[in-house]
Amino acid sequence: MKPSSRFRRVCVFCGSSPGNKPSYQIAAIQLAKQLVERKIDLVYGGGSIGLMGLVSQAVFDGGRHVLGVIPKTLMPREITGETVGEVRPVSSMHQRKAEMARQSDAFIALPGGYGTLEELLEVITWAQLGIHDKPVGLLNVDGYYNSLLSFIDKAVDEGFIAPSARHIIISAPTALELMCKLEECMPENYDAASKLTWEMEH
Ligand SMILES: CC(C)=CCNc1ncnc2c1ncn2[C@@H]1O[C@H](COP(=O)(O)O)[C@@H](O)[C@H]1O
Repeated sequence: MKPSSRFRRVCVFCGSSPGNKPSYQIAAIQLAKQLVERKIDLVYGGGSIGLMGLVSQAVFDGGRHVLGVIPKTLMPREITGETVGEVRPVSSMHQRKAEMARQSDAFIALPGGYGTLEELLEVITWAQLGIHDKPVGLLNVDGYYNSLLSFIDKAVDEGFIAPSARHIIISAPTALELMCKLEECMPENYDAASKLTWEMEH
């Protein structure tokens, strides 16, 4: 029996597409299993398409609560499919991100495209500014994110990202390793002087 997690709810960012390799879909299911085993509820972007659908269905089937935060414009079922669990409609993409972040104790990005990258980079930026101190995990399935991690190293080398902020992202190749790392990681405020709030993001 695993000790219960220090996280109650984790927000997962991931592709609205399934990706071309089965390993991406397998990783999405494995992450969902980790959340279920650790009794962690899911917050995500709503909908049933791509990896988003796989994660949410598997967490829901495992008996955990699923909260989909979805802008009203994306709500028609033909756009994002049927959403499992609780659906929270919001008025804009900006509000969605703030709400997903507010509701969660940690963030995890699976492979995905522009939407996933944007969500990931925003929560990293917010961590850097001290808006939150929640851990940010990257599930680097089959090295999918290697080039992003090298780019971040380059940005540190070139003086655009502080070396201390290099470690905001906690990455691992499997869901199990990632969850272990996140459970251990102590949150750190990257700018303790900064007392910005979610409300600024509206
Ligand atoms: C019309 C159309 C293309 C609809 C796509 N339908 C979507 N439904 C729900 N959330 C989404 C959608 N597209 C992007 N997102 C958000 O952006 C991320 C996925 O974008 P992407 O596939 O990586 O880039 C998700 O974490 C989700 O929060």
